[in-house]
Amino acid sequence: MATRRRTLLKVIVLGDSGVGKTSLMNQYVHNKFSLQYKATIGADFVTKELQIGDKLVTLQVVVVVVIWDTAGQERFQSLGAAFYRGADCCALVYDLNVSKSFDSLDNWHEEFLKQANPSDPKTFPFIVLGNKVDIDGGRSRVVSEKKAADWCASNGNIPYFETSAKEDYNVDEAFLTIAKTALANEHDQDIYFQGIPEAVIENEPRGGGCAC
Ligand SMILES: Nc1nc2c(ncn2[C@@H]2O[C@H](COP(=O)(O)OP(=O)(O)OP(=O)(O)O)[C@@H](O)[C@H]2O)c(=O)[nH]1
Repeated sequence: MATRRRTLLKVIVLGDSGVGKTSLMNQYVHNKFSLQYKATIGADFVTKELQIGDKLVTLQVVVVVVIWDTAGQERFQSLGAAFYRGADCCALVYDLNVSKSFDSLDNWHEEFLKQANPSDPKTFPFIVLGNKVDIDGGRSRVVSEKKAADWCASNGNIPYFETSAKEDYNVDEAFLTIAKTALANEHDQDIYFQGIPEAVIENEPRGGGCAC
């Protein structure tokens, strides 16, 4: 049987726990949002098909959870490497009401490059999302747009979006930029879930995910 060739784009979503990674993914793919917090265990992923120009694209969005211990060492190091392999883009998410989540961007950026080991770390595409812009109508934000934009500029002119998964603000725009950025860095693939360890495909606790 012939395999239909499609472009599979793999996007890794990273950021501190609770910043809204899963909510952004669910809002984008399922148009759903819940205020209930359910911690991601290991990793979670969904796919969405979209047309970009003349290309049919399957965007695979993978939320990876990495736990840092007190010494700043990553505990799920080997898991991280397996998930990051073959990534076409990495989205770094922080909560613009939580200063620490912004400070962690350096760690996530560095950790991703170390684990994914892209052929050219200087040109590998990232995107930064400052989420939860809806809270208190923006009055409780502690990270200014300028501070975030400066970080993005000094790390290779990374595109920056302020988003609300709750109010579906800028979510489609951010993911479209992610897809286009990833497309510029694509690896054509015939196999849908290439790069995802088999255990993930077998254990799908919520909409495709991994109870690792
Ligand atoms: N007000 C508001 N709440 C949000 C937004 N995005 C997420 N939340 C809430 O923040 C909490 C954490 O959201 P998650 O999407 O689970 O965060 P996460 O980054 O995936 O968390 P981990 O799975 O622990 O890594 C949940 O209670 C969400 O309802 C947002 O844009 N605005």
